[in-house]
Amino acid sequence: ADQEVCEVPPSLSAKVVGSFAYLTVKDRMPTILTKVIDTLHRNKDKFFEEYGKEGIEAEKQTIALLSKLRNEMQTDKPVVPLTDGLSDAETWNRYLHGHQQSEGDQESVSWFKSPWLYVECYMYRRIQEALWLNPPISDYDVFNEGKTLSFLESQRAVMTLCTYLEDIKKKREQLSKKELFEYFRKLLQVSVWGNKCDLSISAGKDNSQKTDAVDSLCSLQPFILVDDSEVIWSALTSGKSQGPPDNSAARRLDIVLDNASFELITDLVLADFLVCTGIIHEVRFHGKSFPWFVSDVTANDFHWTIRQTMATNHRWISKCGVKWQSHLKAGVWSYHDHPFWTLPHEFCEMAAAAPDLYAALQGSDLVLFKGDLNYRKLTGDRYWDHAISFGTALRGFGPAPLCALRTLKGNTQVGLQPGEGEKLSSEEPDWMSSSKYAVIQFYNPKSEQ
Ligand SMILES: O=P(O)(O)OC[C@H]1O[C@](O)(CO)[C@@H](O)[C@@H]1O
Ligand SMILES: [Mn+2]
Repeated sequence: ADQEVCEVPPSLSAKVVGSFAYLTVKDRMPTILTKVIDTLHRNKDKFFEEYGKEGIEAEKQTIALLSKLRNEMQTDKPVVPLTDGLSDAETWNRYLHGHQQSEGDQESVSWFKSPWLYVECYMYRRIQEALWLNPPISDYDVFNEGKTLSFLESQRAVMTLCTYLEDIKKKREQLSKKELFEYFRKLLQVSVWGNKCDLSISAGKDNSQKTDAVDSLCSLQPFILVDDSEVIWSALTSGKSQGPPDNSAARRLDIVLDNASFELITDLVLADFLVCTGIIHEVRFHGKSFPWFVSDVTANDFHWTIRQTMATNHRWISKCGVKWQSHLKAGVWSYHDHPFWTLPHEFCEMAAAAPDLYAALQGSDLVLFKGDLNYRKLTGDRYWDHAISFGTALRGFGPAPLCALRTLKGNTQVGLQPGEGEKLSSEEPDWMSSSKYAVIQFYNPKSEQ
């Protein structure tokens, strides 16, 4: 069908009192800032040990900047340009200026009136500004404690998942294509449900994986609103499989990561399954270049997690970790953190704002986008009708066949059956923000949707 011609709906914002965006800006974001300030307070001695009184002074200044930021947010002061002169500051400030123009009545960009997507991303960039303006604690990850704790509390789930992967690996030569698909389907679901473990939605409260991720799949199945697993599988296994697998048949998967700890493990397990069964030959992982949305993966988290699994004294976890480290060493796996992922842009702006990244993704056979924030950026975080197609909401973004794996934590959801969204709203008003529902949603720019 040709792309439905439609108006681009307005962006979600905290303007709508009582909306999830409003409650996020009014309650959750200040809470996250308060927790960051507390974390800095609690680590005062560490800063002193490490840096002497310079460290104490830096900690004090950082707290002052974050308290000022919290006050600006809670009293809806104008959003102000960044002053840390970092490479992306200019892009951020140009984007801010653009918003000031497009807000029409020249009202300054404000926390409660401007697009939620922008102000929430902006808050995390301002947290970094506070750190970067205060060496020697500039590279301190204020979210590290939460991510580490969440990982350590998920160890039982990590154990069962790595054991499950080992079982598959042992019998992979005997598996039929159909059996392979069944395992793929399961690990795709484990990866999407791993997205529940996110510290931003819980405003930092423990949100680690307590249950066995594989056993709970059947009970969670009904809550997957869109499941494109089959078409994803055929996109991965069709076409190039004819004839001897020469390197032109080499298939590349890109995973745009979301949260660290258990969710990252589910992504590494999925990637390892696809590589060890010969379906995929190269995996590129995309993380964040600085701490983001509380639990998102940074380079430090990525490499720490692999080292941690190698060192775990559980035979299958450590075996997985050793394998993953060897994939990295061999270049079969690689980690990337382009600055674009920590800018406020909707993904339909990527080709213009980050042409190098867009071109890199065009070389992929499948790009998996994990989590809710990525889904909000894919669809522009707008009040779309739930029944418009995913392709329409992407508004031209399509470097390669892509799939969104997200649990719903924000009021944007497209690609549902007519009436389905309204039915859910009448039964469960918070269906889009409870992270109880999920989608495995595919789009292929090369084929008519
Ligand atoms: O880690 P995820 O799945 O991107 O979730 C982050 C989500 O949590 C929230 O911060 C909840 O407010 C959303 O704004 C955001 O989309
Ligand atoms: Mn996240």
